[in-house]
Amino acid sequence: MKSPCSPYVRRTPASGVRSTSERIPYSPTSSSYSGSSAVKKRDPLFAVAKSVAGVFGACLMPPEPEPNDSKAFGSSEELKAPSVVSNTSGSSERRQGSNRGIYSSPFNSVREREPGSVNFTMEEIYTATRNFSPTFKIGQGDFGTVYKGRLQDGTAVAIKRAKKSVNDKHLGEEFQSEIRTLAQVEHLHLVKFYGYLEHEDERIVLMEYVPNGTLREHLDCMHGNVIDLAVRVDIAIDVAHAVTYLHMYTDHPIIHRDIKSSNILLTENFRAKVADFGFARLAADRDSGATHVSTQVKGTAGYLDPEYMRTYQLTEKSDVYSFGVLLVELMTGRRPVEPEREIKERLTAKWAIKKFAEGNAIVILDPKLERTAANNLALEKILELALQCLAPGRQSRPSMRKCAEVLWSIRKDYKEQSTSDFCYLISSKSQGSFSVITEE
Ligand SMILES: Nc1ncnc2c1ncn2[C@@H]1O[C@H](COP(=O)(O)OP(=O)(O)OP(=O)(O)O)[C@@H](O)[C@H]1O
Repeated sequence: MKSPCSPYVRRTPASGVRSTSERIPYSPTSSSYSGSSAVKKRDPLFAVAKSVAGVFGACLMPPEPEPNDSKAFGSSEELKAPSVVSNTSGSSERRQGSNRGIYSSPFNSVREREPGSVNFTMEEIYTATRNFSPTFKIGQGDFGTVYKGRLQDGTAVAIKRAKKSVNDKHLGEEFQSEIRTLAQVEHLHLVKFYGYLEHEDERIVLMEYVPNGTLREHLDCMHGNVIDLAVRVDIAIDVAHAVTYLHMYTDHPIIHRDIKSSNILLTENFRAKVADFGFARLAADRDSGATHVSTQVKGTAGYLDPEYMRTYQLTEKSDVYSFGVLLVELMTGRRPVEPEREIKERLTAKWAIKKFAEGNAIVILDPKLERTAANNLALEKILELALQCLAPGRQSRPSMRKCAEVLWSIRKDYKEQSTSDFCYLISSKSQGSFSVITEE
């Protein structure tokens, strides 16, 4: 059920939302500015330390029962598995193995380990989820059910238990493919993959737990607060960086194929983490001269690149198109398709772009957002970018890296404009023109 949106989630340290200083400028040459991971990965010492640390396992502990937890947490999921661990043994051997329970390592925390390197057993999963108790369930997707658990070191994890039908050949292949993809990626704004386990007919994926719901839930005010425009721009930048990383900085470019607001999980500080690699696949091998991959159409209605739908040709630009839809969603607060609206407003992107072209962009701004000069200006610029992303032909769309750069500059201008708006308000107030200052 929706709760009324009232207080704004602002990008101010006082409100607990990330501060400007927390953000790291985008540098196209740093493969993901994911600070820690990409940079550290190049450090041989760090690499050795990480691989040593990677063999240390960790036991799973059930979290304190958190009634009402289930719905309080985000939606969407992610997986990935570097080493697809197939554990068919009973697990007691692994539990007591010498590589377990070594908590003095500086890399002891699962968060410090190589993606996918956490070894775990089915018994530990049963313990962590109290035999998959509904109390620990946090979500349900096409592939299975997601539970919250806790490692012995205290790290909260999301545990995805594949449906038994995933053992069917087709679904099983998709599941495996997702895990293989996830095994290759590591970025601050991608949900981190911890490990994978097959045991008899169970398939379990262990991943970073992201505690603050999905972007879609926040746009719907299901968590009570309105996320203000500055935070929305930051979220867009986070997503753009994550997807740029997938397109440009992995060993082989990866196309996510399902960029959408319900696959963007949010941290407590409203940082975005892109999740759900169920449809991800490798992009064409440019070195061999290929320009696209031909594949069946997958994705979510409303976000799907029309050219890909028509030609079955998939490229990175299909993600750019979906990102354009996401930008419109961020500005309007609406879903990409709203069937209950009058016909001309049903396709949100089409409606928004029409209004923008008519010079009337302001009417599409999420009514929950303030109509300040800074917001209006940012809206115009973001719609301009969205329009480019939504170009019918992929050649005309910008790269995801370009989107990130443009958003970064929009964010900078927004900050400056907000400051001058604020100064104007203060000075007007001192002259008695305004009675309300909205800063919390
Ligand atoms: N890493 C995570 N941290 C916190 N919650 C998660 C995590 N992964 C998934 N969830 C929750 O579980 C729900 C189901 O996730 P899942 O990815 O399985 O399904 P989906 O994305 O909704 O659907 P589908 O995979 O079928 O497209 C999510 O909507 C989210 O609420």
